[in-house]
Amino acid sequence: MSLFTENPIIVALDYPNAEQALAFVDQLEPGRCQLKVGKELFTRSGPSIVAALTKRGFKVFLDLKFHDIPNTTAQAVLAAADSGAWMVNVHACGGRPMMEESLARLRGAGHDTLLIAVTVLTSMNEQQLRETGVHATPAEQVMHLAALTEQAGLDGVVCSAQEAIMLREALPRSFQLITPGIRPSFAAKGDQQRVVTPGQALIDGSDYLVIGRPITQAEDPMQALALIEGEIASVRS
Ligand SMILES: O=c1ccn([C@@H]2O[C@H](COP(=O)(O)O)[C@@H](O)[C@H]2O)c(=O)[nH]1
Repeated sequence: MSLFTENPIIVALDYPNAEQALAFVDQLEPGRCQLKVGKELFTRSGPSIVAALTKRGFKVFLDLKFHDIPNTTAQAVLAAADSGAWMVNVHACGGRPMMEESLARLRGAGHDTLLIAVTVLTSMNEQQLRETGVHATPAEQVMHLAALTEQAGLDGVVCSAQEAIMLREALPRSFQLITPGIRPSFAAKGDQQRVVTPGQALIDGSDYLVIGRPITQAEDPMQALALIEGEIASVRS
């Protein structure tokens, strides 16, 4: 059996409104990718955007990165799952009790929604991390938070694909690695620091590749998606 997820692309729908997001989505079929709704689109359109996307047959990662006290976070996670999302997330640095409580309330309510935790944002480098008071390298901090997330029983982490080999060696294969900061050779890095190409990310052990602007801001988004699909197919052949 292949270790590769059949359909690893998650397109980040970082659009300012539902109309623009749906105009893009209407050019896609669910077999090609999953979709991610983040803070901008969700804050502007609310849970109805998740319903509209799931009605079209897409699996939706609701990327709201909750970070609060355990009770507040757990209730927010429950609300996110109630929207019909396939995957939801919290910040691992919110701590073990917050992650455990969120998972317990999710499963207690009968949801099988994937719950994952953000380790170190892919936009951060070592210096930026130090400025927040963390005197570890991004890789060390990702390892630490991923281990904590796994001990708390969550389904996986958000990290850079730069950390994928290290995490694959240390954690069970079933623990999902969701990796933003994906940059095909044709795309600008922008505000991302810890970037990896789509093909390399899969070779190194990513389960899902979160890709936004390289597709959505491309002159021809469907051509950009097709190029990325071609790169993925070439590493799998
Ligand atoms: O560490 C993280 C966690 C989340 N993201 C999100 O992924 C996408 C990436 O978009 P690009 O346009 O491909 O940079 C975006 O929605 C972020 O909020 C992340 O980049 N890094």
